[in-house]
Amino acid sequence: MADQWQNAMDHAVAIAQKAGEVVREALRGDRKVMTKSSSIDLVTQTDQKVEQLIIQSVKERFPAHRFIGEESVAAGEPCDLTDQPTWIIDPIDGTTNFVHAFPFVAVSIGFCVDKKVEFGVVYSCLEDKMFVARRGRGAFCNGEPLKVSDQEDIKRSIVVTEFGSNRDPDAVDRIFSSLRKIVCLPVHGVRSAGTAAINLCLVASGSVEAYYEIGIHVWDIAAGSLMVTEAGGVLLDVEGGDVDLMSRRIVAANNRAVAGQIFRQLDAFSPPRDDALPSHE
Ligand SMILES: O=P(O)(O)OC[C@@]1(O)O[C@H](CO)[C@@H](O)[C@@H]1O
Ligand SMILES: [Mg+2]
Ligand SMILES: [Mg+2]
Repeated sequence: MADQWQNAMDHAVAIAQKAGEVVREALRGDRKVMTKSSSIDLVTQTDQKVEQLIIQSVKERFPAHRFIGEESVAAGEPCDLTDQPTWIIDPIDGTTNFVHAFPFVAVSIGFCVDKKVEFGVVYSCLEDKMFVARRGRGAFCNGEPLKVSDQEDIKRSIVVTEFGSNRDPDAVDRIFSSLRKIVCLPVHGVRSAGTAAINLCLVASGSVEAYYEIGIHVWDIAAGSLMVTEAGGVLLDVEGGDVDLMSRRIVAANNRAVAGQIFRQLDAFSPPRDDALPSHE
């Protein structure tokens, strides 16, 4: 059966590749660093340039489609996901890594219809790895099919998480309390790539068993979340219920056995939702 979103997905892959060239070119020069919600929430002119490159290219081909872009929201655009075809864009996921030339920098493009992710594209620019997933048709990296790990014991697993950019004392205490409980299970290891999109692709690739974080945004996880489920993994909320892409909370795992051993250790809290008014953190 013809796939009505194939043209859009092909465009997403092509523009992610082009955006990756812009990112690599920018890495060869100086990067003008600015801040958003705090001194450690960084943004550069390259983030803004890449987001505009993606959005303008989509508008030319799909004028009725809508957008949720990280830097557009930061500039005051609404973060409202409707049933309309919507491109959810993180032009550079891992801006801090980009500023420091730490080699995990991704262009993340998710595409939703009726609030369901229909395809996801995550381009790891410095590794030159193009991760793609189409709902119901699998997930791939540079054309090779992805499959999650078959490990069921958390004590034989690697868990990925991030410290985020929220330095509110209560949030930091909860983040470290959760981390301590996970580390002391014990697990084989804890890792951080510094980008949710690549963390999710690591779960989909079977390189790690799970990733959890509280504080991410919908643009960080929309594309990568489909990578995980199409590779056979599961997505949960940090308190065990269904994942809600606008809640800023996620547990992504290879299976429910591992996911269950994770969320029971977490000291959960609820940041302001992405679709909450008036401001976005
Ligand atoms: O602002 P960016 O670079 O688009 O994304 C922020 C981010 O890299 O920071 C978190 C690490 O704390 C990740 O989960 C998330 O993807
Ligand atoms: Mg991001
Ligand atoms: Mg970003």
